[in-house]
Amino acid sequence: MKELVLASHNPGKLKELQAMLGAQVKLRSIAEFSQVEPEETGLSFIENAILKARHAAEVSGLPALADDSGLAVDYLGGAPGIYSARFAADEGAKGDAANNAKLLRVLEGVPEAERGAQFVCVLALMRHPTDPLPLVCEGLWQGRILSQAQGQHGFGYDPLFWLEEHQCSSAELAPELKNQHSHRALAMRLLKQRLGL
Ligand SMILES: O=P(O)(O)OP(=O)(O)OP(=O)(O)OC[C@H]1O[C@@H](n2cnc3c(O)ncnc32)[C@H](O)[C@@H]1O
Ligand SMILES: [Mg+2]
Repeated sequence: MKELVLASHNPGKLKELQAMLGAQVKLRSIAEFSQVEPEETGLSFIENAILKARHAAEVSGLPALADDSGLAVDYLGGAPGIYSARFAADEGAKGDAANNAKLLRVLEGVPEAERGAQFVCVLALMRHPTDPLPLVCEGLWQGRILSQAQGQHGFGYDPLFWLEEHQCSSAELAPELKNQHSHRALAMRLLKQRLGL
């Protein structure tokens, strides 16, 4: 499997996943094949990852990799979770800035000790659209939600995700280090093992 289509319209994911895979597997963007984003109607990261991978395999004719990920905040009972990309949608806003602003607002005044959170990543690989046994691997990354944004690297909620072990936010962490330690890195490590890469 030298070429995979990545079932994602998020350029941050493409960059990170390609760096983790190295030169042996080339990730092609789904944008080459379709601009249609399948609705993420699943009730779990796993269901949404499979749904995106299946759609990408269908439209591209290639084996497809999907990444469904998000942020689970303890104080919010695991929200926004699978709805992380749509967190501010109820306020008519979308995008990273709006999502981050909402997160800061709903956690305003919550003490440090209660601001624990996990990044979650599920990778699903489907060899063809009707693959009855998708390869599914997951990764978690433990952190805490800051009271203000810090750092310029990464994407999404990275500027608000404090890493105790690195003493910086995940947007301040060098990209090479994020790609070794993140939720996505852990899921990819498992997937590479399963593929014998
Ligand atoms: O569905 P695709 O097209 O892949 O792109 P997306 O950005 O919509 O991706 P998801 O549906 O998986 O939603 C993931 C959400 O979690 C955020 N997220 C995931 N991984 C992250 C990371 O490594 N750092 C910061 N935020 C992350 C991301 O910004 C989104 O808001
Ligand atoms: Mg999405």
